[in-house]
Amino acid sequence: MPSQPDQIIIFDTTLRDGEQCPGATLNVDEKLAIARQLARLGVDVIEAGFAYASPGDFEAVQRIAKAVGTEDGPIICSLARAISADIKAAAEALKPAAHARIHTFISTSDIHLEYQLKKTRSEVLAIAEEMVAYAKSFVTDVEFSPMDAARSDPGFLYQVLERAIAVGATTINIPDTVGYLTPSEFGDMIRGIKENVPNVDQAIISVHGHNDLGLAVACFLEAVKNGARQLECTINGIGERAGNAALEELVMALHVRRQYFNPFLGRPVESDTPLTRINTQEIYKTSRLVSNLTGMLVQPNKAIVGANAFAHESGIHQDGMLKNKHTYEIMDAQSIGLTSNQIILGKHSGRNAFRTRLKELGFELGDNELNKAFIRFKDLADKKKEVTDWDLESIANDEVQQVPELFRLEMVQVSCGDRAYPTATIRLRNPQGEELTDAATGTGPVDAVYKAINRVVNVPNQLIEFSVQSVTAGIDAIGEVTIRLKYGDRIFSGHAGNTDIIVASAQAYVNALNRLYAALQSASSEQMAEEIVETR
Ligand SMILES: CC(=O)SCCNC(=O)CCNC(=O)[C@H](O)C(C)(C)COP(=O)(O)OP(=O)(O)OC[C@H]1O[C@@H](n2cnc3c(N)ncnc32)[C@H](O)[C@@H]1OP(=O)(O)O
Ligand SMILES: CC(C)C(=O)C(=O)O
Repeated sequence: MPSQPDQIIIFDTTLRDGEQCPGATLNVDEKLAIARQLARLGVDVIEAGFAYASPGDFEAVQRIAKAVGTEDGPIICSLARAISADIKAAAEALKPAAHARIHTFISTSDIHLEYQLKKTRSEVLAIAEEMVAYAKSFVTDVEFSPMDAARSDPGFLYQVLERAIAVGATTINIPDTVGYLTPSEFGDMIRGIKENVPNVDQAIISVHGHNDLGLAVACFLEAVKNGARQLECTINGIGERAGNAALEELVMALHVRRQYFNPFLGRPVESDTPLTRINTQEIYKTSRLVSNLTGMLVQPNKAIVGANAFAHESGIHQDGMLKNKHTYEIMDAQSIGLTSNQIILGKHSGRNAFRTRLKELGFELGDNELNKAFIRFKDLADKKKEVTDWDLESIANDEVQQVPELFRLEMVQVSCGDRAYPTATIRLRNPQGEELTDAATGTGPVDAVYKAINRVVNVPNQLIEFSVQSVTAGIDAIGEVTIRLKYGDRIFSGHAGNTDIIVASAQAYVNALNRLYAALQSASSEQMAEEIVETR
């Protein structure tokens, strides 16, 4: 727990509310693995589950309490309805924890009272009081939540909170259970509680919220400005329905904008002391672990942990980034545990990013070569979603090596089907300008084409990779073929795109052979020279 009253307590509920998201069920070992990582991340409280809900959840809370709830570890918490059996189960499961918290809750909104609980306000008030006191008989650290607080009558809410604190609640958690409030309304609610609950200073104000309108994080930041000191959140924002406030977003907002938040926590504006105890460099690792174990994928454009969060695709941004990364980044990728930001080369990229990536790949092109390569790159980027390093190497190789078009594919024709031998006829022009025509059969049309080409370009090689990828959608999609040939310990790639994948395959092969042939021609060693095979 933060030793300073001006720090924010991070209460992680990935293993409780997070696990409530459809399909995210975790087994006990998986929960334990996540809990250990949450401890490394530095969360103050881990809500390990709902002990009464199932034997599996009871065991998970118990094992986490034992393994992670050590003297210098986080507080381990279990949820419990305002029902004695729930509270007893929570207390039992939490026994091994050095620091245990029971989190009990009951609804306070009229709609929940009337339809769900079928109880009057005075009955709920009495239950809340009785059950908080009961929880307090097991542990000193008791959290109380008035469920659906955001839609509750404020006067009744204040009354329930006052009673809960009076009988021992050390944290009062204010949930917007259905994610209904706007940020300023949430802030007003917290201020109202501070101003109208007489004994409020005896407890920490916590907030819990959902993303039904995508506002959970924004609401929490307003709550902090108005006195909330504990934030309940989940990794990757997973949770019931649209999920909870995302831990990584809250923590990084408080970290990056700490000067903005300092005065609300009673600190000097310029203070650089972190607002949370989170080790931000563990954020990315934790996100990956939770995503892998729950099977809940992280959308690429998700703030902080999405694949694109530190990736830059457009030329103007890339140019700025390369000159000074703060032109387009408000935080370092390293601060969340990534090794670096990413420059993605695509059709929006400019020369600076292109030149820089080529340099990283070991190519130093002169201005003229770079311009020619850049035109080819743009042409390719128009057809391809992402230009890979292999594509760049092949473009740069062409420019660096000035590969002449030694063999030129002039025609390819195939006949195939389930009643025919795949047969290919090809016509090439060799470096001397002679026309070479041949035909071959193969196991399939591409094999037949390659065998026919081999008959006229007699360069020994081993085909080590052949891949076809569609660049655009639909039946008329451009098929891109990438192949790699091995000769000795050297690799030569060829790449071509065409709406006819047989033609693309033939062209890619000829491109790779041209590179190989050129390399052989320029080889100085006698052995290699001997291997230059005559063309027919
Ligand atoms: C907003 C939240 O995230 S709250 C937490 C939600 N999480 C979960 O519900 C996951 C775990 N839940 C479960 O495993 C089950 O619902 C259990 C074991 C807790 C209860 O199962 P059941 O006894 O079969 O009850 P069921 O789920 O059908 O209905 C809930 C009952 O709890 C009552 N209840 C709901 N919340 C509370 C509360 N905070 N305090 C007291 N009673 C409550 C409901 O009124 C209902 O009572 P009823 O059966 O008398 O009408
Ligand atoms: C139990 C409470 C805090 C809850 O999960 C909610 O209201 O969303």
